[in-house]
Amino acid sequence: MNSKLRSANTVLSHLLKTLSLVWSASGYWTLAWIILVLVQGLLPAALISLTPRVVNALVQVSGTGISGASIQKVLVPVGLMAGIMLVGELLNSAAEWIRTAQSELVQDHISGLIHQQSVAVDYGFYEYSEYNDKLNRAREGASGRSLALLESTGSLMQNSVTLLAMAAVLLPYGLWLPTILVISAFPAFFILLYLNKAHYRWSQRTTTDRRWLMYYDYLLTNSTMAAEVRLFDFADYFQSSYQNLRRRLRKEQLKFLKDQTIGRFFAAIIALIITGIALGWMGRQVLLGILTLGDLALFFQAFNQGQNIVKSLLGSLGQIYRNSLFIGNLFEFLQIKPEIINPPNPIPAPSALKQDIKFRQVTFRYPGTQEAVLDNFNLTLPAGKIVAIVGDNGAGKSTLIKLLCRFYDPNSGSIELDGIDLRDFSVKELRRLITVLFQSPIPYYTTAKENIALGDVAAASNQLEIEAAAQASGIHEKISRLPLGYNTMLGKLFPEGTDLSGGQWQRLALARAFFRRAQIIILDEPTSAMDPWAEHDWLERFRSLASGRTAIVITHRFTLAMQADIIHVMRAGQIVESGSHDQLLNLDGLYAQSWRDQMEAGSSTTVKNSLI
Ligand SMILES: Nc1ncnc2c1ncn2[C@@H]1O[C@H](COP(=O)(O)OP(=O)(O)OP(=O)(O)O)[C@@H](O)[C@H]1O
Repeated sequence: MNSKLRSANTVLSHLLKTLSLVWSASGYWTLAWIILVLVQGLLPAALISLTPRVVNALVQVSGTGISGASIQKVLVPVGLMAGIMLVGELLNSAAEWIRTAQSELVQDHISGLIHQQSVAVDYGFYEYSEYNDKLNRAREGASGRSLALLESTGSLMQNSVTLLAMAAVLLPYGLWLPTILVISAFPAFFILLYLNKAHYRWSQRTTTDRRWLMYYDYLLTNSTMAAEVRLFDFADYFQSSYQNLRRRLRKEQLKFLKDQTIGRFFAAIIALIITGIALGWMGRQVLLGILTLGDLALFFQAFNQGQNIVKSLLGSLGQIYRNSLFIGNLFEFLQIKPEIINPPNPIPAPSALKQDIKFRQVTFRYPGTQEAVLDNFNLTLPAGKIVAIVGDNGAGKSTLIKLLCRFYDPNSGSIELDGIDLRDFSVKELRRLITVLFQSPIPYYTTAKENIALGDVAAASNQLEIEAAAQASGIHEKISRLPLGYNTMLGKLFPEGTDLSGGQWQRLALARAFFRRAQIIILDEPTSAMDPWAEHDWLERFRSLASGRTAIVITHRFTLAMQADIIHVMRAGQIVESGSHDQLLNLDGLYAQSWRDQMEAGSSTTVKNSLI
């Protein structure tokens, strides 16, 4: 009983939230819709109440011949009926118009909310399957569901008004008639309720399956995958995975449909039996001369329509229940609270870093994992220097960046800028101090200019700075040779797009990072896609660009690391060696060993394997 109450409460709360959401998206349209629905609800009963007048008038004039008086007798109620029908048609058309306008507004509003929330949640959420499930559920027809909820609420309101009016019309024939009318629809209601709940549970259970489908679809249809799909010839493999999963889901879904059809059929039989009994009684009354033919016509119409209305009314209740369960996913998603938040009284971020960045006794494990990636980790990065961090795969280098950007907070210990804990700054201001070139730079399918300007949208119109950033990253020459220079569309996704090579995209991303003109420059494998010559040319420019700022370069390349003022060697979440290139060679430790290995191998490009 308690759980039933709770579930009714949830439905009500979701319904109210949806109405308020729809209201804020389309206030006036919603008001117009409510009025329309109520008026539409009254029309069927108004029509039916005119039926006895029409029938009885016809009975009176039948056989009296065609005369002005007899036509007039029939014409008035028939004219009234036609008028009501006309108004009904008018309202139907208006309803469609209002519904479309409302639906567009609501869809845009909900998309806006989802986009807003997708950006507001912590970065860390994206690294977890459950979050992706939540996001997917919220997106899956979120706007469709809210509109369906609105639609069924409207239909519930309209049908309730009609039913009340019908009941009022039927009441003079006895209280039991409206009562039996309502009861006859109950079996259908309970069947629908049960099946809706089962369908919702199934849908929740299969969210990850549907994400798998999206993933297979992406693998088979996305341009970034096109080369590997062809070369490794694994299209059949993923296609059959897709088809197998679809087959299973389709089978389960069709079973629901079958159960629903059988359930509905039995419910309809019950309703039919009840109508038969009521009609039998009415026929008896007519035979006994208690009721007129007009009454019989009214009863037949009212009972027949009434039963349909009750059915659809209870159907709407079932729909409301079902859609409110689904819409709950949207509200659940919108309620996710980020954990990386601003302090109550943020300290203004420094305009320039004066002392250092300090990791103090930092212990960090990724949420949901047992093993600490950093355990009592200490590191000082002096202001105004270029620091390189080298280390083997999985040593924890990128994790340092994520912590510094406050994508995550440490489990214990602190990270400080000039002695102030990162958590004491506003998140936005802190991030404004930092620019990062991530390991896999993102190609934005827009103009070359915009690709760079995205580093600092507020300064997007500063063409000189954009070009300076492009010069510094070594992509200016290439952009200048493009058909429309900085205004050339990049990527092949949109018309007239020009594609760049991997190394050129990387340089462009670098230009974006430089354009930000932030105090702390972090580069994660900045030259991985560049050839050694390009790397050398680039290093020169980077030095001058980074002067006066603090740069952290994470790299597997010795040729790059050796240029840094200080090199830290990281292994298994700890700094194991630190110093300049020469100092580390003199130390004759891990760094020196890796360096020699690389030189002997005749490749100056990577330290990755030799540090393992
Ligand atoms: N989101 C995550 N959830 C759980 N564990 C993670 C997550 N991201 C990274 N790790 C783990 O943390 C450890 C450090 O990863 P990190 O990416 O910091 O290494 P890295 O030094 O940057 O490696 P690489 O040189 O290969 O880029 C690894 O063992 C990795 O498996």
